[in-house]
Amino acid sequence: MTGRTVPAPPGLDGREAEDRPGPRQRLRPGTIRRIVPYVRPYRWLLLLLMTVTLLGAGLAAFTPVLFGKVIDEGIVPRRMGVVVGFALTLAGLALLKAGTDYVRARMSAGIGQGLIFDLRVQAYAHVQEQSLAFFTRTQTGALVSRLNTDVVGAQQAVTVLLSQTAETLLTLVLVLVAMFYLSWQLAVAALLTIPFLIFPAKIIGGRLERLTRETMQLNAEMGSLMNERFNVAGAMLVKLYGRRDQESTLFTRRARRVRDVGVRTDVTGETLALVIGLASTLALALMLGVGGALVVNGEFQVGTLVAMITLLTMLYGPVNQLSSLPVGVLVALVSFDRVFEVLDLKPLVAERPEAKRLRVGASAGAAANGHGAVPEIEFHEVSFRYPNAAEVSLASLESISLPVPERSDKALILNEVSFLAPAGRLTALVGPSGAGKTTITHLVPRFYDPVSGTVRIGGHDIRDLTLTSLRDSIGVVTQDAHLFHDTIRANLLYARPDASEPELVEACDAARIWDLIASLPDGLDTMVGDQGYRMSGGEKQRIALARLLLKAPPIVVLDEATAHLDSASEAAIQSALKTALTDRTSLVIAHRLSTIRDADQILVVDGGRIVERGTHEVLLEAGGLYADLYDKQFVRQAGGGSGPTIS
Ligand SMILES: Nc1ncnc2c1ncn2[C@@H]1O[C@H](COP(=O)(O)OP(=O)(O)OP(=O)(O)O)[C@@H](O)[C@H]1O
Repeated sequence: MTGRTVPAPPGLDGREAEDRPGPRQRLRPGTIRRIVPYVRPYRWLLLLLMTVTLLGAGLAAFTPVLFGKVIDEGIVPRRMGVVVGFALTLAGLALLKAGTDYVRARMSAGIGQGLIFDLRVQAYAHVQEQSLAFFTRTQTGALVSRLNTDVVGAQQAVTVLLSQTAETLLTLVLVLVAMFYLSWQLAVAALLTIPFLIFPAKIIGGRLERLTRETMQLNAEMGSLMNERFNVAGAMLVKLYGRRDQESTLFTRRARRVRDVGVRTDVTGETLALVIGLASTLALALMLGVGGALVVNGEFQVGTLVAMITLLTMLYGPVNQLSSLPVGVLVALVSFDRVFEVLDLKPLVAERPEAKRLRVGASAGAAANGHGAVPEIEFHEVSFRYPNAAEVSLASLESISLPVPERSDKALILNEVSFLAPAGRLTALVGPSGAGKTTITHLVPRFYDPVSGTVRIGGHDIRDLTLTSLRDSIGVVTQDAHLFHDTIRANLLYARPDASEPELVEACDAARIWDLIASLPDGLDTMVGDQGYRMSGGEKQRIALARLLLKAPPIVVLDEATAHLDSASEAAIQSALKTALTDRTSLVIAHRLSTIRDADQILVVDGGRIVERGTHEVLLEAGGLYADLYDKQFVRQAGGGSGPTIS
């Protein structure tokens, strides 16, 4: 974490600080050094690029000298042969210059795009390694913008820094050499005008850099808003609460900021160009006056003056570029820095270097085949609190800045939780809302690590296991099972890409969803819609169960749906669950009476502690919190039959 200040964007209440300060982030030290490894793979291409650039710059500086010569030695003395000879040479040089420019463009594009590709792929892989906490805190739009806009900006650092600087410097030197060769007096006069170009560029350029950074942040905020509102869940919420006008106002406000900063950037850029244009025209007038007088006095040939003036115009281009180069490079380096910020984020849940593979069987029967047994899950005095912003993400990716820093001494969500979920058995978690049931299940696949205590699977501390082997052995089905915007088939194959058609059908059948899929016109090739919105909640959960069955993990973590289902769907889910949980060590946040009755062990969670444990009958008898919850929820709903909840 860098602890930088990020301007506060509006919250849902629509409040927005209109006069917030522009971001004044500075480049972190070491950024340039860190770029080197990214450029290294392109060093030969870069060398070629430099060579071609050198040739192009040489040709460009030589051409005006030829102009002067054709006038003084061909046109003025009226020697036709010399004129034709020079004209042909000029044409040849022009062709050569076009050729070098083309090669240069290709090289530069190849290097630039290659760099964008490398950075994006690395950043994407790195983001995937982040813990769940990172994703719960980060605004997707802001993150996507880092991988889109900033990566492109970063690429410019390399092309601008290397290609343009080399060309500019070289042209500058060669033009000066040519000028001194033709007339050292005029060359010195030209040099004296240069500071008039540099100072305005320096002052205005600094402002341009700040504006560019602000533009990036504002664009990311505008993008985040669209990202949140343009998905089904967001769009539904906007419609249900009739907030279209407010949404439009919010968007207008953000778009207006992008516009305003855009106007300021454009005006600043134009002012810079204008000042430089003015200075160079004034210098040209000076040169024309002094040079013209020398020609009139016969001290100077007219061709030499033409060559000098052409060279002068060529001098100001590079000088201008060179003076604004630090700004351009700085702007681009800022992008690199912003990408590095993401790459520097340490995943909160990381694999130890000496981590071992977890070897477990797919089911209880697997032990007999020598594949290892279905493992037990053990929580030993596990305490946990959710990490705060500073521990998991970048403030600039959260977008909403907090009025006061988050306290790090937040109360524990889980407090010394200890239990054993026996191998191949069903352990049910029940308790009031917010008790910590979901949190317990999140610690099993290491979405988070406990603050203290140990979670063990098959006797191994899960922090000693490789993340892949751990997660391979756990199947998780949440209440709102997520499906990717693709076909049912693609969603199922996500669990096991090599599954055959009969295996897919078998899994769907076992999850009691095959009849429905078979009745769809496109069958398994039906698109599920954004986040699976074309399927009902129960259907989505059954597809998720089919996906889990294809994965065939020895451990299942399940959050039962709380929604009331009709008796046919309820029966289907019930039977699908039975198949999914058989012979597996399962931890189920149970909402259904039938699941709770089937459970080998019920853990009653309250206020982050396990307050009661036992079977349904034993707990009812004890007359504690469980009996209380049961009375309130189940007895009341007993007449309704299926789907009562106990949370
Ligand atoms: N990502 C998070 N960051 C911070 N606090 C969280 C986070 N997720 C949950 N909490 C808090 O942790 C506590 C326990 O939440 P948890 O989701 O585990 O409860 P639960 O028992 O599963 O509740 P429910 O039955 O309503 O789903 C709650 O007070 C909740 O506000």
